[in-house]
Amino acid sequence: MTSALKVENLAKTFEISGGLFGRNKAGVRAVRPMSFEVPTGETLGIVGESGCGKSTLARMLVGLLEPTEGTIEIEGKALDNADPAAFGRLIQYMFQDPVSSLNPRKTIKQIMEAPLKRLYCMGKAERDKRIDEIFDSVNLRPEFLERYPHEFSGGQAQRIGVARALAAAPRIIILDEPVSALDVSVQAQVLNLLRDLKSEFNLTYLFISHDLAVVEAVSDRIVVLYFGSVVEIGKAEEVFANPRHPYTKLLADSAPVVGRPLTAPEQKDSELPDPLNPPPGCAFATRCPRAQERCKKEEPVLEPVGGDQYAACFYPLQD
Ligand SMILES: Nc1ncnc2c1ncn2[C@@H]1O[C@H](COP(=O)(O)OP(=O)(O)OP(=O)(O)O)[C@@H](O)[C@H]1O
Repeated sequence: MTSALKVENLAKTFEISGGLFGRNKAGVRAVRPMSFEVPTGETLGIVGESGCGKSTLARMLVGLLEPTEGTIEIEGKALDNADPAAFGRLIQYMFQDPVSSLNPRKTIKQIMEAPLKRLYCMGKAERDKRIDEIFDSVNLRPEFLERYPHEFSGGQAQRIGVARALAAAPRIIILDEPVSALDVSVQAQVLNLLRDLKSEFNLTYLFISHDLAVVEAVSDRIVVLYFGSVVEIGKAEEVFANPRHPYTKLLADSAPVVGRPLTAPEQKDSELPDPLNPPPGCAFATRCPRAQERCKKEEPVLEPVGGDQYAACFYPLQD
């Protein structure tokens, strides 16, 4: 069966110029070559500290950033940054802050119509029908269409964000912190809606969040990123309960409480390495309690560590 999403050796380096006349060229390797597949209907959680490359990965997947290397395929179709509409028809991005992600000067109807005009060149009658159907699916009242974004609560605005993403009839939606700006009481409603829509429209989700408890609850599998690389991937019920990479364990130990933000506990060398001057070997070695000499010289790659779990570590934790 064709995967919903397949990335191979996908990487992004930002060139930075410094010095007199920009002569000193350096690069930030925001995403190092990574490969993974997401089967249709899966929710893949993506976690990692600030700066680990989550946004850069997401922006490449929706065609907003051109990869430095590697390929992106959706349902077997290779995507090319020269054709941005092809990305838009297949994969949509839902932003964290529902109100500020909607253009304040446009009515909800204008906001909903934009992707239908741009991506499908739909005529008015067809657009109206499509918008009515989507509004019904996300339980929004038709009279909301004539209003402006600031007239809505966070939960309603996020439903509108979901509706806008769905209007394009994508196969995949990237949900970037979709509930973290919402009150806890509204979070569950939005998560339940997303779950129902996934089965109604046979969607595939990539779910980015700092909240490990939410990611664990909604994902089928979880990818853990560190310093631009995948350091662990596995089933949601295994990754935090039975972490194999010491970094995953650090995350799991530091965020056991629902809604607690993801920050590793204070310890010696608790900073991420300098992206302009990355260390040789494993990027986590300076923070890792299990690091040996080999870790400071060689870069580990993802290896199977039992079941469906993979970790990029020479000395993975055992069961
Ligand atoms: N346009 C850019 N130019 C140079 N460096 C960049 C650029 N965008 C991101 N970076 C760097 O790339 C790395 C990854 O950044 P990215 O924003 O993808 O991380 P993130 O995990 O999404 O962080 P956050 O959770 O804070 O959004 C960081 O070191 C960041 O400083």
